[in-house]
Amino acid sequence: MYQIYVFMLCCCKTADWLMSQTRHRPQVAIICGSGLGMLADTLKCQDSFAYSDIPGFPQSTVQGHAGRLVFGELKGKTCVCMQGRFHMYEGHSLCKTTFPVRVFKLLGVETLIVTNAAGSLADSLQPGDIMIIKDHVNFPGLVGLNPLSGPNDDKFGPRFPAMSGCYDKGLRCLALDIAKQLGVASLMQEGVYAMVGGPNFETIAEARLLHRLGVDAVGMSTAPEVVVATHCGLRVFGLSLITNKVNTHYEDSESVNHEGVLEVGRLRSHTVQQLVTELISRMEINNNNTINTAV
Ligand SMILES: O=P(O)(O)O[C@@H]1C[C@H](O)[C@@H](CO)O1
Ligand code: HPA
Repeated sequence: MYQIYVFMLCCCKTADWLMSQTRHRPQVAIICGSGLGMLADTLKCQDSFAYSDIPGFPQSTVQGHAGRLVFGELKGKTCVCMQGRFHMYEGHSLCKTTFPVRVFKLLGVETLIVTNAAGSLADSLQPGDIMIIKDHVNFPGLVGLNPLSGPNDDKFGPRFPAMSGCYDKGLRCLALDIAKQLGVASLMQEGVYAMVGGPNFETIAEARLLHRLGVDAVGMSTAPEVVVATHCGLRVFGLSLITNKVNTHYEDSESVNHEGVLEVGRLRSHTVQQLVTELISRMEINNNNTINTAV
């Protein structure tokens, strides 16, 4: 009980501080993946805060994750954008990596958009393609590394939340429709994302295992954020930018590296930006998403 009380207090302190520093009251939150931080540049009337200045916020340590929270307007919707996320492999607890999602809930956010860089295991997904996440395999979660472990705060959500349907079907359909209109449908398809712990990329045996399990793309983030978002009732949409093919052949000498991942992010930044902007423009918001935090 005490643990729940302290955690809620931390989330409220951060949310209250942010609300005292900006007049924006976001309806949509966006988490930018590796090399995709430029999504924040589309916001108008920006208020931006370095993570190091936000009480209770963890710090970003990964290249390509600037460490800034940006509030602003986009196509008539108020948004908040994380330029840089927190990964388990940085040494953060899962509670810390997902802390911003709970803060977003307290700020009144209704929809969470998650983006990431990922390696492809599917023949149909090439570097530069964009995968709409239709489901995920949370490998750390399957062995008990879950941000919802520990006492449950019923104010956020139930002890045993369902995860089927955690990537909103309506938003997925809308995104495919938008891709057609933008003339980029050939780059886009739905697929299953798997989160591994990282920070090393996969061995060939691990890559083969993931392929056999039906995983389309693999990365090192996102699933814990989506679990926490779904737990607290946020609507979720997710995109993986495919930055590399995952090597499943011992004869193949090519290996993936983080610089290559960031480079593909730069090359596709404009398309990802267009898709997310149109999606936000066309999504409906219900604006009734607050919770009572009184303890
Ligand atoms: O934050 P994301 O999931 O986009 O970052 C991916 C996974 C690793 O952090 C990094 C590897 O290059 O990119
Ligand atoms: N594996 C895991 N994470 C990744 C990859 C990958 O091949 N590419 C980008 N993030």
